[in-house]
Amino acid sequence: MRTAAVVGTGLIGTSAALALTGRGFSVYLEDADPDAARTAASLGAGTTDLPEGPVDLAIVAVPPALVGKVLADCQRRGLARWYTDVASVKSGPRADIASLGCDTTHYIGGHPMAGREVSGPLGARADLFEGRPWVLTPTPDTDTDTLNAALELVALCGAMPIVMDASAHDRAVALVSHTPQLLSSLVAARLEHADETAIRLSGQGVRDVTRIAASNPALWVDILSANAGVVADILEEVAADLGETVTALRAMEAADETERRSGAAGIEAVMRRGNTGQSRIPGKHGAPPTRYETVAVVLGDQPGELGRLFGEVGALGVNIEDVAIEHSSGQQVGFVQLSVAPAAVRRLIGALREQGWSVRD
Ligand SMILES: NC(=O)C1=CN([C@@H]2O[C@H](COP(=O)(O)OP(=O)(O)OC[C@H]3O[C@@H](n4cnc5c(N)ncnc54)[C@H](O)[C@@H]3O)[C@@H](O)[C@H]2O)C=CC1
Ligand SMILES: O=C(O)C(=O)Cc1ccc(O)cc1
Repeated sequence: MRTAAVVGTGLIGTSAALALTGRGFSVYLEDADPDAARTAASLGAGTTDLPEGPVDLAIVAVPPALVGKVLADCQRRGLARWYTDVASVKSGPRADIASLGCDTTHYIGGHPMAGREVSGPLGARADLFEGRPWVLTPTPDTDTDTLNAALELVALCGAMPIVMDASAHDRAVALVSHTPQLLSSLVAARLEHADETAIRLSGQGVRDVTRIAASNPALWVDILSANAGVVADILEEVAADLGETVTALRAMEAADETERRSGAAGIEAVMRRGNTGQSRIPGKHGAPPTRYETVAVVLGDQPGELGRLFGEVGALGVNIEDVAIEHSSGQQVGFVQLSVAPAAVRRLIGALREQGWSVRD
């Protein structure tokens, strides 16, 4: 494959296009909003000039409810030899594709399990999909060359292909993507009318839990309407857990000590179940979860400090696995939390302190 088309040059379409142009592909960019296609082109994601003949692979990267219609239109125009999409749900688009009479031998459903809470081409990143799962949902109709083209796309984006049935995919994402999205939004919604003094105390925990609450509501209405029943089933289970948690908290305030103990046991059980669930989430590149330790460095809020810190950590031969930056409100300092392998922690703290950095215990 050498040529591709991306139809829908928002966050996901433009990220895929950037990954492909980075690998020497010619990519044709198209969007219902010409500004979005022009912006993607200006970022180096490809060109808005129509290709002379069919491209190898067309990636349909529009909201789920539009995938069928856009695919039908692309196939009618003979835009590509093979087609895929990136929608977050798979059964609904598949039903639309069948009812519109699309060619299903040259189309394969796809879903990169990576995204961001921002929309549009300006949020796109060439490395967005690196090390992430990318689900492909072939059917008995799917031609082998179509599957191979999609596998090549996944490899070019640095992602890991996972072949699944569309309905199994939709059940899985209800649990690992759609329910977390709603719970994040619900936690953030509690802040809507909260006191400014309370909001100012926000630390990393609330930021982690609410990051995806900044997502695009219209897109999520579209995603959830195609998976509403499964997500509602999971939320009913969460609601039962919430009910038990409230009962346990009330018991912790009781006059009777036995009741207080039973409340504390209930809360401890919730925390332990959470520990177990969280520890099952795979680490980078699908490797078993690795426990990293955090080294917190106090940083002056001035240009170049972060680069200097990273440079010194690199010179010590320590790999930074993840990084979080927390700004201290009202102060000209920030805390940089470096996640590193546990074996490197003592040496790193010692060396950074020797070089004059303030490292929190
Ligand atoms: N946002 C995320 O984190 C993820 C989104 N997805 C899926 O990727 C798809 C695109 O989502 P985003 O890139 O986030 O949305 P986006 O809103 O950034 O981009 C969607 C683009 O589609 C264009 N569009 C709408 N109707 C069109 C049409 N008829 N023809 C051509 N273009 C049209 C819009 O103008 C917009 O530029 C969705 O199906 C979504 O479910 C998949 C993984 C992650
Ligand atoms: O922002 C994140 O971390 C996400 O995981 C976003 C995301 C949103 C929708 C998807 O279909 C897949 C991934």
